[in-house]
Amino acid sequence: MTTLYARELEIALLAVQRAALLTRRVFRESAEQKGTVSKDDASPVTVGDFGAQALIISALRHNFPRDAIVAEEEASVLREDTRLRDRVWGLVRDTKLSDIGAEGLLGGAVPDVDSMLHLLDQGQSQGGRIGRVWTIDPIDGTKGFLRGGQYAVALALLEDGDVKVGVLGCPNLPVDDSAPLTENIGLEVGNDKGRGVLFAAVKGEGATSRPLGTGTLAEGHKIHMKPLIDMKNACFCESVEAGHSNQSEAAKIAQKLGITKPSVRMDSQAKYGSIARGAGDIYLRLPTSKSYQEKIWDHAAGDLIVREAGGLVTDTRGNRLDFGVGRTLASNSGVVAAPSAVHSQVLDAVQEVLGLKK
Ligand SMILES: Nc1ncnc2c1ncn2[C@@H]1O[C@H](COP(=O)(O)O)[C@@H](OP(=O)(O)O)[C@H]1O
Ligand SMILES: [Mg+2]
Ligand SMILES: [Mg+2]
Ligand SMILES: [Mg+2]
Repeated sequence: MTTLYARELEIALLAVQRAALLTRRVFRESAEQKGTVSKDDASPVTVGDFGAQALIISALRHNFPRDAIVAEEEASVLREDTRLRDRVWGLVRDTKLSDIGAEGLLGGAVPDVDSMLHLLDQGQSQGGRIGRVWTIDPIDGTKGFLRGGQYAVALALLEDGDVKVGVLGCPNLPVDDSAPLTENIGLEVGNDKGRGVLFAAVKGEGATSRPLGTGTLAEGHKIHMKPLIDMKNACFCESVEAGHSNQSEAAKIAQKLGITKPSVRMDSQAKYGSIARGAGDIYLRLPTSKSYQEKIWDHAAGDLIVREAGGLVTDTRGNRLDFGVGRTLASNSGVVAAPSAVHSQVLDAVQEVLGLKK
C-alpha cells in the first residue's frame, strides 16, 4: 500500500488520465487535423500537446499551488495563431473525467481561454536541486503520435532533484502486461480495444500498471522487469527516430552481447514502461550529437518506473541520470536501462562500442 506521496500519486494518475483522453481525441484525427506546427528546433507540436499540458498544469496548480513546474511546451504560438488557439481551447473545454469526484479532485474545468494560455505558460521553471518540481511531457513521442504509433503522457515529481513519483500514460500500448512487444505503427484509428495502460511508481514503493480507461481509475498491480536468463534472447528497444538515438551503434552493441533478435523500435517513454513490465528487456539511447542535451521530461517518469521495477538506469558513462541540474540532463550522455543483474554487462558492451573504455 502506498503511504508516502499518496495524494501526489492519485492526482498525477488522474491528471495523466484526463490529458490522455484529450490526446486520444486528437489521435483519431488525420495528420493535418492534428494542427501540427514546427517549433524553433524544427520538432513538431500539435493541438494535443498544448491541450494536454494545459489540463495537467490546471490540475497541479489546483492541488499543489506552490510547486514549481518544468513543462515542455509554452503558449507563444497560440497567442499569435488564434485559429490554433481556439482548437486547443475547444479540446480543453470539452475534456472531462466521467468520474465526477475525480474531476472535482483535479479542480474541474479551465474557466476560459485566457486562463488556458496563462496555465500553459506556467511550466517555465528552471528546475534544479532544491524543492518540489513537477515535470511534464504532455505528448512524448509527438512524431510517433503523428505517424499513428506509440506516444506517452508523462508526469513526474522531483524533490530536491530526486524522482519521487512517476506516471506514464501510454494510450496505444496493449493493456496486457504480457503482450509481446511490437512496433505498433499505423494502429487502427478509433479502435482502442485492448489498448491503453497507465504505469506509475513511487520511490521505494515499487512500480505498477493498470488499464488507462475513461472511467474510475482501476487498481494498479505490481510490475517487474523480466529476469534475463540468456542474453541472446534479450529484446531491446530503441527510438524509431534515427536522429534521437544512434541505431547503427545499437546494432553493434547488440551483436557484442550476442543478442540475436532485431531491436524493437518504438517512440516515447513507452519503451521504459515496456521494459519495466518485462515485455522488453533493455532500452538504449545513444547520443547522435555531442551538443544535444536530453530533457528531464523525456526521462524522469520512465527512470523511476524502471528502477522501481527492478532495473538500473544510467547514462553511457555509467552515471545515474541527474534530474537536479536544470531543465536538461546536462551532466549525462545517453541512457542505458536494463535489469539490475545484467546492467554492468550491457554497459560494458556500450562503452566498448562507443570507445568510452579507459
Ligand atoms: N537529437 C535528439 N536526440 C535525442 N532526443 C531528441 C533529439 N531531438 C529530440 N529529441 C527528443 O526525443 C523525444 C522522443 O523520444 P523517442 O525517440 O524516444 O520517441 C522527443 O520528445 P517529444 O516527442 O516530447 O518532443 C524529444 O524531446
Ligand atoms: Mg517535443
Ligand atoms: Mg518528449
Ligand atoms: Mg513532448
